Amino acid sequence: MTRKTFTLFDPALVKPAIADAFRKLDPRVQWRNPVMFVVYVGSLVTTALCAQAFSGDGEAPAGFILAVALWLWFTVLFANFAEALAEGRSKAQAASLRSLKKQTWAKLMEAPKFGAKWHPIESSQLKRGNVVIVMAGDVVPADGEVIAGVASVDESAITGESAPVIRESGGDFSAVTGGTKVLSDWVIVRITANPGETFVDRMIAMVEGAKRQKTPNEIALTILLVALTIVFLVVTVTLLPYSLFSVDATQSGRPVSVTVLIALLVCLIPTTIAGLLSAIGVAGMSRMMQANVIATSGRAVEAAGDVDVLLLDKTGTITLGNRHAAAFLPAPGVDEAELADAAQLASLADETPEGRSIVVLAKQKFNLRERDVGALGAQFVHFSAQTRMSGVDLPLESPAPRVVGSDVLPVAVRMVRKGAAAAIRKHVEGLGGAFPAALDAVVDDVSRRGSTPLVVCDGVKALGVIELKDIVKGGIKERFAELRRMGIQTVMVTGDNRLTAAAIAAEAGVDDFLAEATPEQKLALIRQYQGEGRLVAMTGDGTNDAPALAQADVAVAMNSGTQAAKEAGNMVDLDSNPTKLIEVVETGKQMLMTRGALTTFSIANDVAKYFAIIPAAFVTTYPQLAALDVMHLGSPSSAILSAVIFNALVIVFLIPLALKGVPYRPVGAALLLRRNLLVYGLGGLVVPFIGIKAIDLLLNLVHFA
Ligand SMILES: Nc1ncnc2c1ncn2[C@@H]1O[C@H](COP(=O)(O)OP(=O)(O)OP(=O)(O)O)[C@@H](O)[C@H]1O
Ligand SMILES: [K+]
Ligand SMILES: [Mg+2]
Repeated sequence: MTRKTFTLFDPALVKPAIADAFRKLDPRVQWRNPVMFVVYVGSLVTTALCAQAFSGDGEAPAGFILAVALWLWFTVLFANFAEALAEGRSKAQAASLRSLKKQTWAKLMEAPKFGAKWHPIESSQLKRGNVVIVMAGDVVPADGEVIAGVASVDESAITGESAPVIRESGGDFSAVTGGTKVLSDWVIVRITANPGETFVDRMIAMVEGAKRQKTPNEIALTILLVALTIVFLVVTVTLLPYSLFSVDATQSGRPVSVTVLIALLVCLIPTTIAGLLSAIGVAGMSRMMQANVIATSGRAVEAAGDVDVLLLDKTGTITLGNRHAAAFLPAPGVDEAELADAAQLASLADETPEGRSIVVLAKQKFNLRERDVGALGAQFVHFSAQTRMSGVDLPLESPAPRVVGSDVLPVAVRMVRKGAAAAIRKHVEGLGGAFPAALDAVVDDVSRRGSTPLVVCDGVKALGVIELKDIVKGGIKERFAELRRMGIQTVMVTGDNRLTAAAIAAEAGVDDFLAEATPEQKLALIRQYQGEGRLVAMTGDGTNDAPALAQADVAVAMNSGTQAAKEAGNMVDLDSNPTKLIEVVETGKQMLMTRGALTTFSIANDVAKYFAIIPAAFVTTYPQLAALDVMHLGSPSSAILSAVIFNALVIVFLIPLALKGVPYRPVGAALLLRRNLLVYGLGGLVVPFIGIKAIDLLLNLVHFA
């Protein structure tokens, strides 16, 4: 995506954010943030008191009340501004997505096959289930699944990656996204999303986050902040009658004013974190997007920060995934050409990349031409993750009896199959045949190389092995090591056999693996980890990964993967890079840490302010308190005003931190926590003393100038 990058306070973002900050003064908006709502009400009350003072009947000097009222309004506006700025950043990102939603013409087909007639239709009229043909130069009109053909597609509009990708029917590379462009050849696409419900629509809705839901952690934190606010509210409210009473009783001093009490309350309640909380969440999702990951919920981003197990599928995630036939390895006594012939037969109708590559290899090596499978009267048996086989049933030219033990059964068809060794063994033995021991050695050899062996059988006879080669993605080992340093365990789950899985696991450097896993077992493994109280992340691309993706706490679907996988996930990685999870986790952790750090800072700050302003605020009532006035502020009113100003400005100063996040390094949770407590806790205690003193000096300087 040609994404514009913005500096933190880019004028293009700041100007609309200022306008938004005023728009957010709407009480219905303010009400959503209870702590800031208290400040909002305080602003209204002091404004009324100020008006009263100017009409000559004030509880305190009008200028003082005016200053307090103004700075309370600023406090509210600054918090609004922080949120608006974060939202503006993601709106800008959404705008670049919107450019993908150009209206185009689609070629709607009358029948889902090549050669059928088509007529033009506006892309916005396409419905789920429609079938379109997309030719070289055409823009894919909507999200869909390729049902026939192969084409190179320019997906740079969504991924920012300029190299074209191959999209083809069958395997895990069959999903196409509306707005991308077919560069060569053609594909027939079944539309999988109604207008307004496409991937890009979902991304835009998510990124714009108009109805951004609070995450469970945010709700928990808000409850804590509200509780603190209520405590301080009670404390300050009871101070008023108390102060009145003591003035009455001692006949000395002056009762504290409502303005001062409101100022005190606002300084004591955790306005800093309350004002920045939403900005921190929005910024987290924005940073995900900068890493080219679209999160479909704030909750997923949050969970990413706490993940401790990562499950990855092998093919297409750890390996490049264009698994292709590299060799025919016949069983002893079988001719290689015979094996190739059967392998080709079993693959003619196999639409997966593996199946197609077998047909290609048979042609290259033995010049085996594709046969007219229709004329053969063949019945296709498609690959499934459960059977782990595919092939054809052919009518027998000269029906021969089938021998099972001592029974002789009639056989109506010739079954040609290819598939995982264990599956073919079961199949052959089920038919009464025997799996040659010599073939086991070949299977193991191939597996140890990290290749996938597909055994081919014709009836009861196992003919040999097709070696499917795949390549482990570059640099993946280092990235897994990094995940380990972050305290995350990596587990590879694959439908492939144990030996292949072990070889690839060793090459990729994962901590553990599960082989011969069915989709149900992948799901069960996630549930088991979750049962142990662990937070599980999963990356996958295949339809058979979808159930597991739906169950995982953080589910990153590869953008190159199938529609089913993308719908089941709660994040989509536009770059289809499994090690992206490192960034995803870092971003999540960074967001959690930022929230923690600012909460610590905010509460420490409030404690410090308590000691800074209580003596000043009540010195009129209790002159003895002057002894506690360690800060020697200019006057009681300048002390209170300084505290209010500091309280407002601190929000502005912390906006960069809230948006950029505190820096994250993979050093272990305990150390990080300790460091953050020290920096933000101690900092939070000290900074107000310096800040308030400085503002007070400045105020008095201006005042007496
Ligand atoms: N087209 C095919 N025809 C026959 N058998 C196949 C075909 N594709 C795969 N197999 C066999 O089925 C097994 C499981 O399939 P597959 O590798 O796609 O599983 P998976 O669970 O998606 O694992 P992965 O993590 O590797 O993607 C393969 O190891 C292979 O032995
Ligand atoms: K405060
Ligand atoms: Mg797979």
